[in-house]
Amino acid sequence: MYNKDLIRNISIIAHIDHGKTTLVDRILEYTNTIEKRKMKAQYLDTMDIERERGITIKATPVKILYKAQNGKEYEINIIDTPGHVDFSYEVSRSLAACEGAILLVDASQGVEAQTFANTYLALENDLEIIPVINKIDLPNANIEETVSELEDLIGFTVDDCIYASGKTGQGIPEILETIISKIPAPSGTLDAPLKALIFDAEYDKYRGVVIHTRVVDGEIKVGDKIMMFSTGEEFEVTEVGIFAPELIPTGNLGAGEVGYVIAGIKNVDSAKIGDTITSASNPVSSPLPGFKEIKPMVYAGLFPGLPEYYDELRKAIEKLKLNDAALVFEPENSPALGFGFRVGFLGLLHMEVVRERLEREFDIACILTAPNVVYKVKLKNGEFIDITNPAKFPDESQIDEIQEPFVNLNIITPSEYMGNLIGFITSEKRGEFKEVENAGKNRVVLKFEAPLAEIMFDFFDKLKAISRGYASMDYEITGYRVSDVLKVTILVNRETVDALSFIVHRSKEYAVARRVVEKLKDLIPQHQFQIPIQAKSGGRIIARSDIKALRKDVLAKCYGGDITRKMKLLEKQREGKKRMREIGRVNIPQTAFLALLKIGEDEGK
Ligand SMILES: Nc1nc2c(ncn2[C@@H]2O[C@H](COP(=O)(O)OP(=O)(O)OP(=O)(O)O)[C@@H](O)[C@H]2O)c(=O)[nH]1
Repeated sequence: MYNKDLIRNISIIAHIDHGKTTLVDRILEYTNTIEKRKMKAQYLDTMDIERERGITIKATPVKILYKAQNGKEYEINIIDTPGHVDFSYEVSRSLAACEGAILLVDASQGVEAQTFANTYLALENDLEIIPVINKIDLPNANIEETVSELEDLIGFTVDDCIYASGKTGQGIPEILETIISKIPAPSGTLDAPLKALIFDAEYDKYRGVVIHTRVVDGEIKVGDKIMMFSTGEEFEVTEVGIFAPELIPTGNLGAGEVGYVIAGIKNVDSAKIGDTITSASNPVSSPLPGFKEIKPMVYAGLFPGLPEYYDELRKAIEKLKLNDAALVFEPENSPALGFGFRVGFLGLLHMEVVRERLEREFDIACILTAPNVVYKVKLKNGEFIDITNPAKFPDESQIDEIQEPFVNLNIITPSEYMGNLIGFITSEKRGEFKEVENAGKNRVVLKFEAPLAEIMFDFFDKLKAISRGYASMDYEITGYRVSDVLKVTILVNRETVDALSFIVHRSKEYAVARRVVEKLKDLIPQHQFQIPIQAKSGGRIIARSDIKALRKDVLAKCYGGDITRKMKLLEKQREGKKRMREIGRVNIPQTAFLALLKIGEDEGK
């Protein structure tokens, strides 16, 4: 029976790997939401890639029924959130669907950057927060220090915290009771016109788009005509239900409830995350706050391994797009690589996931070029253009001013690494140090402003290397600033390879160009002839390396006539070719197109 007072909507927020998924698993078990025999580890991580890498990208909500000590049965909706900075808008919309959050902190790691960032997102959304110190079963758990960090940074005290282990199940009953007592029931009224938040949407082959929603006011029923506030598009509801966690139809959802809606929607673009669903016949006058159009932050070129696979790649990426509104693409024609796409991503993890899905789910070998941020260029004729592709960078003579995106960057680290980290970020990464805050006895939060391009490439690994793995980072994009960047072109065997060109700050022009040509020398195999690799900027060659000629061919190794061995070698070569592109007689492997991303890989190790 619908009773708003018996509903609790919560999120679990945590830094990556602090045990969110495991804890939810224990809660599902404890409340018998999922029969034990069906329980596989990490029930809520549904994508294969997520299970393998142990990271949650796309969250699945779940409704549990919990009989509390006061004898009443409560409906608790748990909305899991992605734990990566690429998806912080999705996290904020999931939080907006809740009244409370469990803040999970691994007692062996302490407070880390996403703990901090997500707590602030929760506070911005006015959520009641329950701090839970997790993994207390671990021998190296440092409960006292973790609490003192929470105290310094967020203001919680020892008495606020629950001590738990997702491994042993310790603390689960207390967490559930605290959810009931501390987190308020949803407000909102059943009689008001429909106002529901879209906090996620997925595409189902058979049913079309399945919207994940939180009803704020009113009610949504099968047969209702609904309208999307941002676009005015109208749809008729064909199914409404809850997450158990599989979809169970219920016919309606009332104010305060969390569930799904199916309405013959063909495209996730029509169900934008953060948008408000209202009634087509009796719409609300203003939407729920916080809606933003998702904008890709990085772009890269995507090309088929062989030109004849273009159509296959197009179909695959169109299919991926059905389930991923954040993915944008348009056809691109590169003189070097032929027909492909310019693809926009939320960040590098998002890019990696798309590439892996293309390869695994669609079995397509593709070539991805080095990603770049979006630059804004003001031309001398007064026009502003967005540059998403270095190949389209205007000639310097036409440029009045260039702007690049900046971020506020927070790093949490043991204090002993503070000096080296500040040195690295201010001298090598064009960052500006703003302030430092204490976090517990041994740690600090360092705050910087820095260009997004600098922290996206060759940053995370260095940060980890400098801090022996202990520092963690988080950032938010704050806007654009004028910047002195320029384009560097790469020539392989004296031919311009547009897909290898990149944009760089003038202060780093020579250093980066030198490292890229050196890296390309390592990544491009030797050929029968010598191959010069040159970097060019402002009409001059600024760096050069040479790949020496090779005289042997692959079959030379097979003296004797073992034909199967020969066949195998040839086959291997053919396989390898899929991920190579022949440009001006030179075979360039996929890895070379990502040389810019890899230039830091050999250092700092
Ligand atoms: N000893 C111990 N290990 C735990 C506990 N909870 C989780 N782990 C382990 O910690 C690792 C990360 O746990 P997950 O539940 O995947 O963490 P998560 O926060 O969901 O990670 P993301 O999905 O990447 O954000 C796994 O190897 C778990 O087995 C715990 O209470 N005690």
